[in-house]
Amino acid sequence: MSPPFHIERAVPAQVDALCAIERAAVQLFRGHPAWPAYEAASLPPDQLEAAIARGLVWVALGEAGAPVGFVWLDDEAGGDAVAVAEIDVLPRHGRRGIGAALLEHACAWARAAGYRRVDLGTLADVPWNAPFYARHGFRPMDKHAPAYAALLAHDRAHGFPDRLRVFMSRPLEPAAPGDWTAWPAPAKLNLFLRITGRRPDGYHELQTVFRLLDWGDELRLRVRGDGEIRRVGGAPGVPADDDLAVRAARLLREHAGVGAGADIGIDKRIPMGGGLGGGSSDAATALVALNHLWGCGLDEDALAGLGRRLGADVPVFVRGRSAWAEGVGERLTPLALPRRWYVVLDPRAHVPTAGLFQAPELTRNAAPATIPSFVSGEAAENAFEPVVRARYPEVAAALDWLGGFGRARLSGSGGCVFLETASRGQARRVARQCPAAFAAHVAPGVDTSPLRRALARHRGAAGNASTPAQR
Ligand SMILES: C[C@](O)(CO)[C@H](O)COP(=O)(O)OP(=O)(O)OC[C@H]1O[C@@H](n2ccc(N)nc2=O)[C@H](O)[C@@H]1O
Ligand SMILES: Nc1ncnc2c1ncn2[C@@H]1O[C@H](COP(=O)(O)OP(=O)(O)OP(=O)(O)O)[C@@H](O)[C@H]1O
Repeated sequence: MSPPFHIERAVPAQVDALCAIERAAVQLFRGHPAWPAYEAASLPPDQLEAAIARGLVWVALGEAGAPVGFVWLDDEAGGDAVAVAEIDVLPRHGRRGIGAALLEHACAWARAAGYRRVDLGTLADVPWNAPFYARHGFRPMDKHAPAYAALLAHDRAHGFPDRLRVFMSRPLEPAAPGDWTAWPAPAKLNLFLRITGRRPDGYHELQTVFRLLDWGDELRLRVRGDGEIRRVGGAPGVPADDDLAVRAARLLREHAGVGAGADIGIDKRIPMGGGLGGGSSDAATALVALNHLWGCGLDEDALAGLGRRLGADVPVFVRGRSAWAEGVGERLTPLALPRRWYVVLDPRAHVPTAGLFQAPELTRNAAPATIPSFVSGEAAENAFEPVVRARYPEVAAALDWLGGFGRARLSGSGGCVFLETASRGQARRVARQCPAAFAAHVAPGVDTSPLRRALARHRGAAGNASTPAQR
């Protein structure tokens, strides 16, 4: 008999429900020495929402479809380890295996994502804490090792009984051939975009700054022995043969003369036709990940060259660094950009890129900008913005609304628009006020793509993370 619950990825709308589950679950600690510390500190909803947006939270839904428990993974430690930041089940749904199923689900994902260890901090004397984790393969670590000093000091400062604290870790086997693996496909923003000319082949010479985000789609990949490339779930409305991830896999297979195939699933989060490069990023992730899984041995230049054949935006995702770009977008100079957060607004307008490049009113002979002129803020426009503004009233409305909080910009050829902020808090405050006509996403910019980190993990070259993260 199947259990009367199922587990899926949490969505931002569930934040309040998950915070309420934590408040209910913590009641079980009344009378325990840890109770005052637990009572005083509730879950930070903003951090939980950020983790949900990055796909690091799973929820157990009961028979009525309402959340009854959740698990939250934290990848802050970096390297080859991920940590359980929180796992809670509503007390009235306790003792039905929901916590165990959530824990196994999270560990299975961590293994598929290339992590080699799951860490956590818990209480030694509570039956549903350390003994529960011990039954699920977690072993106590030496808590007096220097790596844990900061966490124990944090416990002490917050009145938490550090003598009862135990840090535990569960090793994960690397994914075996034929197992599902999970790979990120991040979105990009164009922080500015200038068109400086048109080439004989119809493509345009442009200058842009690609800023990668720590947010995007997730590809699930599994090697097949029979040479077939099959899509199992993907972008809605996109036929499998047109899917850029499928096309990337086929191109690599032909180019490298591979006999193996792959099953490809895409967990789509990046709005399609939004100027965030979703299809291009899916293609790049398929190239980079299958090059590893199939053992093709192509280097970054070769993969970027293959990517260019699929689309102008693919190379930056293959190389996986925020960059200044020229040519058709493939001549890339990595840029270290300041730490910033972005509110990305999706006006739900599908803006076809090719049509915009054909627009007669597009400025396509701008004087070239320089990296210093971008850094100084002098070069900050997007050549598509006036064209899209005039043709798509819903994008104009999004620019106007977001413009009330600062300098709102169009990404790529749109329709998504964005605002840069100095902190997650500022970005969240704007996103919370977003009118129902638009969908708002909040994400940090990153210099290095999460895909590069994933590749290092899958290769076993991510290095050891030293401490378990803790909320
Ligand atoms: C607008 C941007 O997203 C900015 O990053 C890119 O320039 C577009 O990149 P992309 O979607 O990967 O573009 P592709 O799939 O290669 O091309 C889509 C269409 O846009 C036009 N195109 C694209 C890139 C470019 N530098 N000049 C062009 O004229 C081409 O006519 C093509 O028919
Ligand atoms: N895996 C995929 N994900 C999304 N779109 C795909 C995918 N494969 C093919 N497509 C096609 O590509 C079109 C453009 O999608 P995409 O999300 O890449 O656009 P975009 O973000 O505007 O891209 P860009 O920023 O490069 O202009 C979609 O409408 C769809 O028909």
